[in-house]
Amino acid sequence: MDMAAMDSCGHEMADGHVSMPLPAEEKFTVAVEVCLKANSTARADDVRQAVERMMEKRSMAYVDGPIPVVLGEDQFIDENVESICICDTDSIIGDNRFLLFWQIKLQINVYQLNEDEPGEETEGDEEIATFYEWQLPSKDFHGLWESLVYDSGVKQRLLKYAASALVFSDMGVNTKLISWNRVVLLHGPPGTGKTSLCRALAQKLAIRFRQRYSQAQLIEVNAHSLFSKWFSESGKLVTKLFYKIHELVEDGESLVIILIDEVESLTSARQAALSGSEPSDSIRVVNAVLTQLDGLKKRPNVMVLTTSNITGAIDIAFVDRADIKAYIGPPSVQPRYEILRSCMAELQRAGIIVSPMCQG
Ligand SMILES: Nc1ncnc2c1ncn2[C@@H]1O[C@H](COP(=O)(O)OP(=O)(O)OP(=O)(O)O)[C@@H](O)[C@H]1O
Repeated sequence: MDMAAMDSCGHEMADGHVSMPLPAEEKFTVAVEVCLKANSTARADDVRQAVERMMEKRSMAYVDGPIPVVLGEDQFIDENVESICICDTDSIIGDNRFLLFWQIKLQINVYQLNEDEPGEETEGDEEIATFYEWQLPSKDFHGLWESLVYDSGVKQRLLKYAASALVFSDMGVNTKLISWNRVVLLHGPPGTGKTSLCRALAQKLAIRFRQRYSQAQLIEVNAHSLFSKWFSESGKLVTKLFYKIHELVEDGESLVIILIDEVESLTSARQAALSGSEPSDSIRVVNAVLTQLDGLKKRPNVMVLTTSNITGAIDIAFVDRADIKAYIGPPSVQPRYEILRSCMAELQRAGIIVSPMCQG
C-alpha cells in the first residue's frame, strides 16, 4: 500500500481506494431505521433512546446497512427490536468516505410492519378492483428499497424531493410563491423497476414521517378498471374513485400516497382525441383526473406517484403538473453487476447454490 497516498486518519478500502473521514466540525443527519418485532408493544420514544445509547456505546464508523443486534448487549433491544439499519449515508458523503460517530446527528425512525393483506375496492357487476390499499409500512414492501439498484443518486434524489415536498406543504409554504403539486412521474422502458420504486418510496416516506403522521396508506389505482363499457361512464368512475380518496385524506394525521401505474391510460393525450382517433369518453377521463388532482393539491398529506412506459402518449397538462419527471432507464454496468451479485447472494443464503470457497 502506498502510505504517501494517505494522511494519518486515512483508511484503505477493500478495493484499494483510500477512504478519508469528513472534516470533524461538520455534523450530518443520518437516518436510522429501527424495525420493531411484530409482538412488541414498546413505546417508540423508549426504543429511540435505547438505540441511541447502544450506538453511542459502540462508537462506530457509519456506512449504509444493517447494524448487528448483539444478543445480551441490551435486554430491552433484544426483546423489542427486529432490525436496525443505517440509511442513505452515501448521499451525504459520496463514494470512498465514511462518517465517524462525532460527525453525526442521529435521526432514529421507529416502525412496526403491518402484516395485513391489502384491502381492495371493487366496482361494477364484474367486481373489478378499482384500487388496492396497503397500510404502511407493510411487510409486502419490506426490503424493497434496498433491493433496487440504480446509477448513483436516483433513489436519494427522489426521496429528498418527496420528503421536502411533504415538509413544505406541512409547514404551509405559500404555493403561489413556491408551487408544488406533489406529483411524481417516473417514465422509461418496461421492467426498469418504476412500479417497485414507487412502492418502495411510499414505504420509506411512511417510515420517515412516522412521527408526523401516525398512519400511512398506499392506494394503488387500477387504471384499467376505470374504463366503463358504458359510454360516458368512465369520467364518473374516476370522480367516484377520487371521492373515496378524498375521504381518506380528510384525516390530517394520515399520510396518503396514491400510485397510478401506466398513467398514460388515464391521461392519454387529448390532442389525439381531438383529431378524431380516440373516442371522446377518454377526454372526459383526462379532464376528470386533472380536476381531481387539482383538488388534492390543497391537502398537505397527499402525494401522487405515477409511472409510464410511453411518455409521448400522456396529455401535456398532466406532464406539466408533475414536479419531478424522472427517466428510469436500463441499469448501467455497475448496477447490473450489483443486481446479479445480490441474486447470487440470495440463492447462496437459501442454500440453493454453494460458493466454491465454502466447498471442502
Ligand atoms: N434497478 C433494479 N434493481 C433491482 N431490481 C429491479 C430493477 N429494475 C427492475 N427490477 C426488478 O424487476 C421487476 C420488474 O419491476 P417493475 O414491475 O417495478 O418495473 P416497471 O418499470 O414498473 O415495469 P412495467 O413498466 O412493465 O410495469 C421487479 O421484480 C423489480 O424488483
